[in-house]
Amino acid sequence: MTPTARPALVAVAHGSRDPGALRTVTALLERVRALRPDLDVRLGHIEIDRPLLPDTLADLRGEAVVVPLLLGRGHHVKHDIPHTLASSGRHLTARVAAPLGPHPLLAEALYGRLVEAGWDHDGPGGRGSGVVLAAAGSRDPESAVDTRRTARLLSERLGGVPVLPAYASGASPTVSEALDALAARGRRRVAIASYFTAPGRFATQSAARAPWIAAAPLGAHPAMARLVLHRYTQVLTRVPVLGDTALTSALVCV
Ligand SMILES: C[C@@]1(CC(=O)O)c2cc3[nH]c(cc4nc(cc5[nH]c(cc(n2)[C@H]1CCC(=O)O)[C@@](C)(CC(=O)O)[C@@H]5CCC(=O)O)C(CC(=O)O)=C4CCC(=O)O)c(CCC(=O)O)c3CC(=O)O
Ligand SMILES: [Co+2]
Repeated sequence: MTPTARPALVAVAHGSRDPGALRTVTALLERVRALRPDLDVRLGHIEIDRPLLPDTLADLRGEAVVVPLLLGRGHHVKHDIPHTLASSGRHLTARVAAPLGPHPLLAEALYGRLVEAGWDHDGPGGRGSGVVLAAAGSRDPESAVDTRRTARLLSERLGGVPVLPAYASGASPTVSEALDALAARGRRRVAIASYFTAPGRFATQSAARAPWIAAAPLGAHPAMARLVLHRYTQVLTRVPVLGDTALTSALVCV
C-alpha cells in the first residue's frame, strides 16, 4: 500500500448454501466500486461461501476497514468478526464499522423492495395493510432491538402502516405468529419485507409464508451500496472507542 492509499474496504457477508447469495453480494460490491472507484473493495464470508474472511484478511497489508453486511448486533458481529480479526496476524490494522442496521437507508431499501413486489400505497390495501419484517433472528437481545428500530423506520417510511418484526431463528415471534397478530388487528393485506442481505434459506423460508406479496432481500439496492460506504466513512471520521464493538467502531490491531 502506498502512503496515500485509503484503507481497503472489507465487506463481510454471512454466506449461504443458496448460490444466489454470493451473486447478490458480488453485485452489491460492484455498485460500491462504481460509486468509489478509488477504493480497494474486498469480500470475506463468515461461513459457507468463499473467500472466507480470514483468507481475505491474509491477502491484505496496511490498513483496512471491515464493514459487516450484517443487519444488527448479533453473534456474528460481536463475536465472529472480532475473533477472526484477533487471530489474523500482525500484517494488518483493521477497524470494524457498525453493522448496517438500523439506518434510514435500510428503511429506504426495504421500501423500494416492497414497491417492486407490488406494494401500492394508495391501492385497495390502504388502511387495512400491514408488513411483517422478516429477519434472521439472534439469541442476542440487542439484535432484536436493532430490528425493532428498523421496523419503526420502515413504518414511518410507509406513512404509519404497522410493521411487526419476526424471526427465522433464535428469537420470537415467528413470521407466522406475526402474520396472525396483524390479522387479529384487522390487517387484511400483509406484505413480507425481507430483512436479509441476500437470498438464502432464511429469506426463502420467510417469503414462503406470505399471504400476499413478499419482497426480495435487500441485495444490491442502491441504498445498500450507499450505506456500505457510509459505514466505511463513519469509521474514518470517528474517534475509535476501544472495547466497544457495538455501535461505534473498534480499533483492532492485528
Ligand atoms: C446463532 C444463530 C441463531 C441462534 O442464536 O440460534 C444464527 C444467527 C444469525 N444468522 C444470521 C444470518 C444468516 N444465517 C444464515 C444461515 C444459517 N444460520 C444458521 C444458524 C444460526 N444463525 C444460529 C446458530 C445455531 C448454532 O449453530 O448453534 C444455520 C447454520 C443453520 C440453522 O439455522 O439451523 C444456517 C446455515 C446452514 C444452512 O443453510 O442450513 C444465513 C444464510 C441463509 O439464510 O442461507 C444468514 C444470512 C441472511 C442474510 O442474507 O441476511 C444472523 C443475522 C446477522 C445480521 O444480519 O445481523 C444471525 C444473528 C446473529 O448474528 O446473532
Ligand atoms: Co445464521
